[in-house]
Amino acid sequence: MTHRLAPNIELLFTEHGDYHDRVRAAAAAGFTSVEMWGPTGKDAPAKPKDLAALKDALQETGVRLEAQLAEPRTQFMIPPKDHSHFYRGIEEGARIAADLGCPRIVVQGGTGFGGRKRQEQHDELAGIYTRALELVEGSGVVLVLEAVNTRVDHPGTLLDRTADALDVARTVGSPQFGVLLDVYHSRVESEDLVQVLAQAGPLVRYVQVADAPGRGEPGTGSIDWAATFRALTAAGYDGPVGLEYFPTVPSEESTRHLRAVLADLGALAR
Ligand SMILES: O=C(O)C(=O)CO
Repeated sequence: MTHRLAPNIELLFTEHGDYHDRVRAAAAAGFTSVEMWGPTGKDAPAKPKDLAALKDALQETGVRLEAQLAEPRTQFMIPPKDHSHFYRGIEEGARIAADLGCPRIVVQGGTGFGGRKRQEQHDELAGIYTRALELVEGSGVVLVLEAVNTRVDHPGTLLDRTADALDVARTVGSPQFGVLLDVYHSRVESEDLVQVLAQAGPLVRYVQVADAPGRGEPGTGSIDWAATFRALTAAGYDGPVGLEYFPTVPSEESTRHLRAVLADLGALAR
């Protein structure tokens, strides 16, 4: 089983000013995939993008955009209980994704609907995503739900464990809806990756990596990357892997450790 690594162009290749130049730099460094945050940059920390120039760079290099973030990314708060802003954003995001050839939009759970049982909050989220799927039907886009850690990066977030995202995804129960397993967030929440993957099965439709602690490139923290990729392989995951970390060295150099680990495992796709 092999994996394409997809540098996140918000965080890597930022030595090049524009997003389209970052795509070209990623291609020149041997990558065939990239990922990004919000396409229009309405929602910080993503920045506005020249989407036509980005599309040209993707087409010219043959690099595939693997994932983009929903805008707004964290929206489910009470009050108000009006999610129309999210629905409009997801429709616009799906149009852009289809145009750029991007197969996945990452959604998150926000801070939930305080004061209610956790399961009820999960079910409410599942209803919102089910509606979102109706709105993007026919676009070919898959929505992937990402749990993000509440201990360090996203205090107050509702879905802080991959297991929570899996619960919501099972309730949605659509082939157009899956889970993004972010190995960094999962580690910060002390999840057992092997156990998570055993429960997840084919619901994992995308993976992102950063080391922990620190959220730097693989090799800067305490995660055992060979064991991580052996676990992903054992679970049958053969999709792309987003490099969503804050590099501590120049971009290309920051990818060397993980590329070497995958090459050793025979798991590095070109
Ligand atoms: O918001 C975050 O921290 C993310 O991991 C986005 O993918």
